[in-house]
Amino acid sequence: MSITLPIALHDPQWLFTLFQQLDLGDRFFWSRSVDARALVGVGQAAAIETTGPERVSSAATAWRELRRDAIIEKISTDLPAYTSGPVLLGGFTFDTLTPRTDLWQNFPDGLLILPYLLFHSDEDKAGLTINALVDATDAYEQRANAVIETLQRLSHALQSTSAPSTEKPAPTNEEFITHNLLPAEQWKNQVAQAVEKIRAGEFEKVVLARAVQVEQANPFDVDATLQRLSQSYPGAYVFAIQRGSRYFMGATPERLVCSEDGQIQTMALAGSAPRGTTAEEDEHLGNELLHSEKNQGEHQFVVTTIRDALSTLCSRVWVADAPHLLKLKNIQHLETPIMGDLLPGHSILEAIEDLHPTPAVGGYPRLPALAAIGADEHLDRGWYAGPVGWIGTGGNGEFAVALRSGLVEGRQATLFAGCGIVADSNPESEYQESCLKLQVMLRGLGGEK
Ligand SMILES: C=C(O[C@@H]1C=C(C(=O)O)C=C[C@H]1O)C(=O)O
Repeated sequence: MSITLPIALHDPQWLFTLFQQLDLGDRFFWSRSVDARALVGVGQAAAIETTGPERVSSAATAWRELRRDAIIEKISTDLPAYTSGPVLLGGFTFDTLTPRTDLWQNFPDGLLILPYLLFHSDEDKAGLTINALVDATDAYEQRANAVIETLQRLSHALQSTSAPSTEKPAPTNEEFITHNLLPAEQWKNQVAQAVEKIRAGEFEKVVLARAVQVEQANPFDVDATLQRLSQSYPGAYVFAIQRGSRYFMGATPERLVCSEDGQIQTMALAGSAPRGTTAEEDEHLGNELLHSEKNQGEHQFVVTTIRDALSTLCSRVWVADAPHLLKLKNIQHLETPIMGDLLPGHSILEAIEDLHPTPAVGGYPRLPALAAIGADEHLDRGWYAGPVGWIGTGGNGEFAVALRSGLVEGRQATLFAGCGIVADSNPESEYQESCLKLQVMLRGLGGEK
């Protein structure tokens, strides 16, 4: 049973903090400042957990079943269009080839949660959805009273606390102790070996990732981290998924797929260069990136693969003529927007199944590149570079690729970054590029003033 009520627009960060105080269970955060869309969930009315290579399609089947007998009420017509009604939030692992380690305990291959409460907003409307799994034996009056009590506590919390400052929290004065999970030289050797394999014709591109462990004296502040990320990366998807004492969180620039009324939007995002320190240097670096054969090459693998995947799902696919520059705070990328009209009966989960992993995070051709990642990377990627996002009714939803991200637990965090390796990649430059990508979470956590 799912009921959506209109609610005043509130800062999603604030709701995230209030939900912690209400003590209703694990929290979920999703927002992209530029399109003023946010989803903040807490607690669990139901969860779909899947395993193995069929983790996405099994989730799609389970979601169809869960929806079949649902009673869905919307107490107004003045509600956000795509996020009202039952919405599942969650994600999937990057792959199911690499053995999982303790690092990703409680993050199954596939997990979609129907939260107990979901605050959701677009530019000018907000809704609060209350979900509950109810069966014929339920003491419905008691259940209804529990919901009323929760809403009263939420309303009281909204009235009695003031909205947090919209200022970006200052960096912490904490000392970070950082440690490469694989020594830098070893990672660069791996890149050099991948280049050899590519030159020998084993595959054409592979994305190799690395991880850094960060520790400080006091627990990291997850709420302040989300606020820093949202303020520094307004175009990024800022997300957090809590599983007990752990949060998987980040600010990713990469949309995997957005589906609204049968229209899907995705992008090829691959090819990177640093930002310049002056406007001239920045323009120069951007122009170099746009005209770099190496970067255009690694970008084209992504465009071609996405176009081919969509051609079986869509009646029409539109690909921009050439990539443009996506300029982020400390890095710029090549981006090609891609859109399509989904064939009737297809949903966002089918699009994810076909698109993921794109060569932006896996490689090209897909299978030998994934085998090389499994054999050579020595890293449990878990949900890093996997799809994270939300799905609502009618096949609508949005998933991003979980990059610029990390797992945060108490005083420790494990941060991830990867780089596309092609025939003419240079191990030192790729290492430097991975450091730029790691900076997103390092600064988010309050480091690197
Ligand atoms: C793999 C990452 O980023 C991806 C790799 C890129 C590249 O190799 O140029 C650029 C953007 C992303 O598609 C990451 O941030 O960890």
